[in-house]
Amino acid sequence: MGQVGRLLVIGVGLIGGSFALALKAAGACREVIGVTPQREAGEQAKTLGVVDRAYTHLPEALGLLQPGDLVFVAVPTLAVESVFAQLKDYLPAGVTVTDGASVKGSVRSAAEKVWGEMPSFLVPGHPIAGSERSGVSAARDDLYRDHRIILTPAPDTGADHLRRVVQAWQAAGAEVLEMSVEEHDEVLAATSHLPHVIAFSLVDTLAHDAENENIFRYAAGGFRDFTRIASSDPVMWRDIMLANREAILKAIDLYSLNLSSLRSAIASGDSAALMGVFTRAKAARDHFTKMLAKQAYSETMQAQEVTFIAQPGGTVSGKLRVPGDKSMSHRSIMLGSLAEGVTEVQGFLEGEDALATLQAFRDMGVVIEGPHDGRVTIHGVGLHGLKAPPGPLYLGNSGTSMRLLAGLLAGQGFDVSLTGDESLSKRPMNRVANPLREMGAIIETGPEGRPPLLVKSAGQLSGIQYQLPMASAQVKSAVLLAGLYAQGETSTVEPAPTRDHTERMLQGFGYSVERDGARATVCGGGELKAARIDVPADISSAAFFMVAAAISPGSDVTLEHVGINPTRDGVIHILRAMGGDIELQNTRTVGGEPVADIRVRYAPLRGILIPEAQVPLAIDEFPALFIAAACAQGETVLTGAEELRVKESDRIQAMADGLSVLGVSANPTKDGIVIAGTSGGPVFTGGTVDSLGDHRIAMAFAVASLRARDTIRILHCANVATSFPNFAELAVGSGLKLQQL
Ligand SMILES: O=C(O)C1=C[C@@H](OP(=O)(O)O)[C@@H](O)[C@H](O)C1
Ligand SMILES: C=C(OP(=O)(O)O)C(=O)O
Repeated sequence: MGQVGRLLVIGVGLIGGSFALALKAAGACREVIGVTPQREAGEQAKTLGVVDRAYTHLPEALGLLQPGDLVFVAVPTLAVESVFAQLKDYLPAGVTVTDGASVKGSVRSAAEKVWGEMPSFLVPGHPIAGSERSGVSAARDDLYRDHRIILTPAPDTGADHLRRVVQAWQAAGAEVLEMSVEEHDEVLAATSHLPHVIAFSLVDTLAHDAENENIFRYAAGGFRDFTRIASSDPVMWRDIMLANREAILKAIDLYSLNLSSLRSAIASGDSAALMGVFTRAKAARDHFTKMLAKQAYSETMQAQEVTFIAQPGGTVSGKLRVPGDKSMSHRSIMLGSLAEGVTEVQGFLEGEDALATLQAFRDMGVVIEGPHDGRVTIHGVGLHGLKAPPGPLYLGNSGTSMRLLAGLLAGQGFDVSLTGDESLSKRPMNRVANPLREMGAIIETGPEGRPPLLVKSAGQLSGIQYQLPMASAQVKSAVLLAGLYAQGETSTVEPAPTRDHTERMLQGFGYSVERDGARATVCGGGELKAARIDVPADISSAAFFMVAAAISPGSDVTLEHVGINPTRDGVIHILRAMGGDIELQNTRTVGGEPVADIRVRYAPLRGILIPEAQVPLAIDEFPALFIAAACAQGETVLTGAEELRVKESDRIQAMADGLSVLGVSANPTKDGIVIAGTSGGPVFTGGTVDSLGDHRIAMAFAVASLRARDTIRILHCANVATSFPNFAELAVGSGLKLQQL
């Protein structure tokens, strides 16, 4: 059934003609009538099949319309008023009118001038689509497909009229948005009108140059890409400039200011300022391109929905290098940004979480080059050099980013808000907000201490002695980072050892950290000096392949250059206690962190009671360890691990649910789990498990396939890119039968 009866298009060019073709192609209207002042243009539109009938005289065409029909005014912006004047006298009742003009303020003024108010049948609109080509011969039925249409209805716009216009655009394949006239005109001034001003002016400038022939002869792709829109219709663009004057002037003024500061940077040879503009622009443009493609920061996260299909069986073998340590990658960006001088990082994890931290510091004015193959160059701004970001800092899925930043930002002289994705928005933040408030920070949270966080400028912080109620490196780090800005000493005392990368890296940047058993102390008012950071491979990522080799007979895998910091090596101790065959080779110290190649060969496993002291040292490795437990003879019991319930998912419940689906008896307890293992043969049935968007749950169940009887499908795996973007590739390369859909 058609969305509209007849469609009357006034002005049969690219915009009007494409709308007509799209509705015809969708079978969404009964007939198209075109009105154009030149008879030949009307004839051409008929010949091209764009209209069924063509008129030169608007009142005559209007006389054919009935209630339920639609008029599309597609004339240059400044001609809209004269069209409205004719509609006033000849438009039959019940007919809907919309338009495609690029400026909405002038359409509203024209309507008010003609009718004295916005008539209820008028639904102003603007398709955000076009081409530098113009005229009916350029019209295409897919011009609007997957493009956005902005409608700016008035409070009195009739609901039926609005619905008719929305449905017509949807039939053309477009996505319909609504906004106010003012907002529309400002957004378009910045994103469309200003670029056209610049393109027209640049080409005009060059064309007047005496050497222009040569210039155009040698102008290659860049010039062509950048100036394509200077071939657009001059009349249309003249009209837009006149109709949206105020908003365009504002956009030109802001741009002129930035262009002249770029000029000064070039004139004075200010390389840092140039790198600042170029790296920020590149990051923004790349991010924007990915946003349009509905991707996030990293290339691997191509689709919103990723499903892993893991075929049963196989062994793993070979030498593998998993990506850089996530905890150290975050901290390298943070401390490098706050240091004096240029910090070079290698081995940086190019995963979503670490990239979110990187982007946050770019947003706060830090010039960061890369990452290129794990290399990042950070032009430190000093402890007091961060600038207020232009908007909220979006930290995606990353708890570490949000909690450490809360501490680091608590002592800045500006307000900043921290937001995250659906999972991060459910995670507890009072564990950092409370101690920081004790230091004098002003932090607002969402309901029940959840994100978003608003960290306000609070003046001078004071040092505290903080006894951590839970073993958390994120809480410890947040307090110590705030301590850099606090008066006097700030100490943390932890109930059990947790990862100490913050303490080690601060020392690596020349900042004194006193460590005495469970206590770590910093004194405010010092200085960080740029450093070289070599980030080893992440033991939390290596853990999936360690477990893979440990459970599949015949496996022999070596994980190269893995960080084995004693606050992170719980997975080695636990697997060994279960009977795992693990050899540390080539143990060495790199940049203050112990590193080794870890060789794991298959050996039968047995269930154990996991020592509670190991829990914080293996906190992220439990999803993988639960798979090992399911493949071990006897029962494995975990206690003292309630922290697992507040990670990217409730990891105890998520794993218990998935294990049960796969036929393993797994009983969750308040602070742990009891898993009944099976030795020998297939352990897991096939089935579909939900990773709940938690990267470590997804990877753990992929590893389980090595001992499965049937195919395992794992849902919602896109977040694997947060910590291990090339997991599937390495998994397949080493022997898993994994497919990503
Ligand atoms: O400080 C860090 O880099 C991290 C600390 C741990 O979190 P908690 O501090 O919440 O235990 C860990 O789970 C997380 O993946 C990274
Ligand atoms: C808990 C994790 O990370 P975060 O807290 O940074 O989201 C993790 O990587 O397992």
